[in-house]
Amino acid sequence: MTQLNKEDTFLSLEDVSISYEIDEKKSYKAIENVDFQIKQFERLVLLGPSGCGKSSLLKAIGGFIKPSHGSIKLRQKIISKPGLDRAFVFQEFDQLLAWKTVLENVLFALSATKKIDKKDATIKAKEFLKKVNLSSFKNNYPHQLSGGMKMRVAIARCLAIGAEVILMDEPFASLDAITRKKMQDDLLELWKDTKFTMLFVTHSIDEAIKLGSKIIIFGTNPSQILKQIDVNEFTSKDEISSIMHKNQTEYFI
Ligand SMILES: Nc1ncnc2c1ncn2[C@@H]1O[C@H](COP(=O)(O)OP(=O)(O)OP(=O)(O)O)[C@@H](O)[C@H]1O
Repeated sequence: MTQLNKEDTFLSLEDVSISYEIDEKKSYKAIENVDFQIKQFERLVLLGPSGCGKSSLLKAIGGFIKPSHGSIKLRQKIISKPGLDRAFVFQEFDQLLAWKTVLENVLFALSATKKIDKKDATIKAKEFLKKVNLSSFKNNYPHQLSGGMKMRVAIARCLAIGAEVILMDEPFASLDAITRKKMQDDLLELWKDTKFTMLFVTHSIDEAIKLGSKIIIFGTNPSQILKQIDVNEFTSKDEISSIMHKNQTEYFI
């Protein structure tokens, strides 16, 4: 993958390592020397086997954990804590409040920012629900929505409060194959409609090729980048699979 120039770089990781303290003397390195940059509105997929540190990296980009080495920058500014410009969307979109309607869910997030009065918040919430094609469902409760609709509300809520980066940690992992495919299609549609920078973690090569404009393949032992791929019509499952299997084999011999 080519190095981006400064003006094009939206999110950058420079020599990032993440360690967890096991006890006073021992620590465990979950991620080692990770470097990459992406442009705004990229759909970046982090792909790799269990335990390679994908979630740790997402949490560090979210500002929930600090890298033990290196820096993470958004718009050239170092990320040191969570912020409204980055938002997590969780599995099955369970973060929606079951006792609030679609509109109230978006309003609740907006009022929590304490940056907007009620009248403007209502205008903004309706505007974002329109963007995600849910205006006619604004008075429905989450249990009255399909999975794809819940995802749309969850993402509308993030975008309404000013999130520019949507962080998704295996959001479709627990779904059956048919529902998963539908949710992937919905997510791509939603991205086309609203445009946001997406960081998506998965174990699935098929999902990575379908959703990503870029894929970063992680290996284990040590957990670092094996390859960065710009996805195009020639990107093949076999190529990615062989990179991942080679690393696993090397790990086990
Ligand atoms: N809070 C923690 N304290 C100690 N070790 C941790 C902590 N969180 C994660 N780890 C370890 O760091 C490594 C990377 O974990 P992480 O969850 O980031 O991997 P992952 O690639 O997302 O895995 P999975 O695909 O199974 O979710 C694992 O070995 C894990 O056990």
